[in-house]
Amino acid sequence: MQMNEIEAHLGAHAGRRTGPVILDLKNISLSFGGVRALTDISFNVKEHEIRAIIGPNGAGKSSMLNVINGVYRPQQGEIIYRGEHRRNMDCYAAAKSGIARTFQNIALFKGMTVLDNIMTGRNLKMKSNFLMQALYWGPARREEIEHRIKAEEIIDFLEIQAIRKTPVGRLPYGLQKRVELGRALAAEPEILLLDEPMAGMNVEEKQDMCRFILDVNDQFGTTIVLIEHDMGVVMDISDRVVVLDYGKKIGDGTPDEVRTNQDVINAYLGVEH
Ligand SMILES: Nc1ncnc2c1ncn2[C@@H]1O[C@H](COP(=O)(O)OP(=O)(O)OP(=O)(O)O)[C@@H](O)[C@H]1O
Repeated sequence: MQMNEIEAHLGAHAGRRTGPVILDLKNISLSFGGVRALTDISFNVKEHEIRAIIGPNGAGKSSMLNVINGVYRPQQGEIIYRGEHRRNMDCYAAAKSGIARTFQNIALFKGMTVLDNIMTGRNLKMKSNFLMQALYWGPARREEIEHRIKAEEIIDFLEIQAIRKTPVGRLPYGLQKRVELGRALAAEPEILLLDEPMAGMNVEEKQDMCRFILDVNDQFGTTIVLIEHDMGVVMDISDRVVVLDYGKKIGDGTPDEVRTNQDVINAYLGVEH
């Protein structure tokens, strides 16, 4: 993909509006024994927004995503999702309520094909029971066909038709990351959490991934929360950015506001606290 194509996507993207707050995190604190991973963090995410979480290594970014999708339970704070206070949220409940995620290290079934990996993202949507599925009988058969159609739509959207039958383990890293995005999209999430979607990619792969993230946001209306270390990417595609450092929030605003925030500049330059 050429740079002017990315710019065209960004231009189209800049025209759209974000909605009301869909996810509100208030005064979140999380510790592991004596390690304070997050201290009194508050920020919100608006519907249809691309919201980035940035910060130096160990700042608490992944912990924050894990709090949002119910992997970690914060000792303090409140999470309000679609106007409802969430208590005792676990991963399954978060996924059921429309929160999907990808991981820092690819978590796919390497021996399975691209299509089958994407189908695993449909699991929560499947209604027929195990016996019906095993017998491939009646409603289970119809359901399976519907899910396959959806998976094929995602494959077309991500332009990976040519590798749909290839075992994931044989694919280059950049394509595996794209398949992982496909599996998360298969759940038709309302909020998509992306943990370093461009880590380890070359320039061209990053440009493709940027385009897909913008297209997911534009075409499906999906709200996106992403952790990313590539500042160029973050500043280009995000509506707002929250900055963490040593588990504390040190900045929050538009890319331009964050770029000129002295605390953020200090954190990135390694200035002593
Ligand atoms: N499961 C855990 N058990 C103990 N400590 C943890 C755990 N998860 C995270 N931490 C600690 O919490 C702090 C924040 O870690 P976290 O992985 O959230 O940071 P990060 O900003 O995502 O870092 P990176 O950019 O390196 O991935 C670190 O000090 C880390 O060692």
